[in-house]
Amino acid sequence: MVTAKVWVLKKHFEGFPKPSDFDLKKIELPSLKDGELLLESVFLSVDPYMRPYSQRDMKEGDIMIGTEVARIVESKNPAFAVGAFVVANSGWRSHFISDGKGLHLLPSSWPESLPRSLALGTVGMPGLTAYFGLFEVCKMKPGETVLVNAAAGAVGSVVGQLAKIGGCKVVGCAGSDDKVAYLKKIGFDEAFNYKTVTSLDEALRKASPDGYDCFFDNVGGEFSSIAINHMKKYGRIAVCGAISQYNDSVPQKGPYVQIPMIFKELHMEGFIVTRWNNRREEGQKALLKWVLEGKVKYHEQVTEGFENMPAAFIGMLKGENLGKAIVKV
Ligand SMILES: NC(=O)C1=CN([C@@H]2O[C@H](COP(=O)(O)OP(=O)(O)OC[C@H]3O[C@@H](n4cnc5c(N)ncnc54)[C@H](OP(=O)(O)O)[C@@H]3O)[C@@H](O)[C@H]2O)C=CC1
Ligand SMILES: CCCCCCC/C=C/C=O
Repeated sequence: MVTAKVWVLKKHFEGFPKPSDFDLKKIELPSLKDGELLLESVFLSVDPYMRPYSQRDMKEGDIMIGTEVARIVESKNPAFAVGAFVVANSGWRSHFISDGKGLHLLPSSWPESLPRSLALGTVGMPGLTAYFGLFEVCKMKPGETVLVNAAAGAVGSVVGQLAKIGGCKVVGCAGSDDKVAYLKKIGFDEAFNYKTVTSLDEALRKASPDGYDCFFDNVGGEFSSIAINHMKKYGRIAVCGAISQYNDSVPQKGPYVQIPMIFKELHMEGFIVTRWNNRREEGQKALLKWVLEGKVKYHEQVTEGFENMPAAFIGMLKGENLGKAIVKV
């Protein structure tokens, strides 16, 4: 008999999530039936989407949604061998039973030099978000200028590096001087700390006096209202996330987008990465290749211990992560 630890949403978040909104519980797992496998989580992901999705899709008492890299410890399913690793969407659980549906096996050829946690970050969902958002939504072209915010995070850091691979000038902003130094280290042409600049408007103009062809927006809110005025004519805005609004109890008010969209003839498109689930393999192959070639660098903010899942999640929302926020069991 295996006892699984799980984190439950005890109370719907009001404003910023707090530790008392979560509960750690234990569940006795039954023995396996034919076709099933027992898995233990090795790395778990904490992501911004958990904040708005919990509000929309979860009820109090539900196990927190989320993705993990897990090792198969027992198998009564011939398609899954003991010792193999998978990416699963099984939520915040230390152990779980699966019938194999929806599991993505990590290739047995996963390079020794790379941590398997990258399957939750640079070569996982966040990396794919950068890949499809830039190539399919922004449709960036060589020689263009790309702006990305939350640039030192899981998605943003890949966006900037892919834009450089694609022959663009890249401007990024982040919330600390250390993050800005990191952006310069990984090849961003211009980077600034949006929390300390005296004027965001001036910082955006200084970084690219001619404006921006593409804006990969992870933040929304006030930042985006200012940035939209710096778009070039026919610019494209990929609305990826709105983390500055996820914890609002009262919705923020404008300025509104219509006037700059009309006069600059902008294209603004929201997207969710799962739109390209049928091209997941293509994206992961490309990202893995660039990582192995050293063209895409990665950093992970690893929190040790399953019991620290809420702390890692809250810390990520506060901006404590450089690169992908990961919990190592
Ligand atoms: N559409 C889609 O399919 C997907 C969308 N997303 C979205 O992409 C965005 C980035 O996700 P991800 O890379 O995983 O997360 P990150 O690794 O970037 O972590 C979140 C970061 O957001 C920044 N942040 C937090 N609050 C604010 C704020 N009020 N204003 C500006 N920045 C803030 C912090 O960095 P800093 O120190 O710079 O403030 C923090 O580190 C999110 O909005 C997320 O919802 C992610 C995956 C898929
Ligand atoms: C269970 C994994 C689903 C990932 C979908 C992420 C979409 C993110 C949207 C905003 O953050």
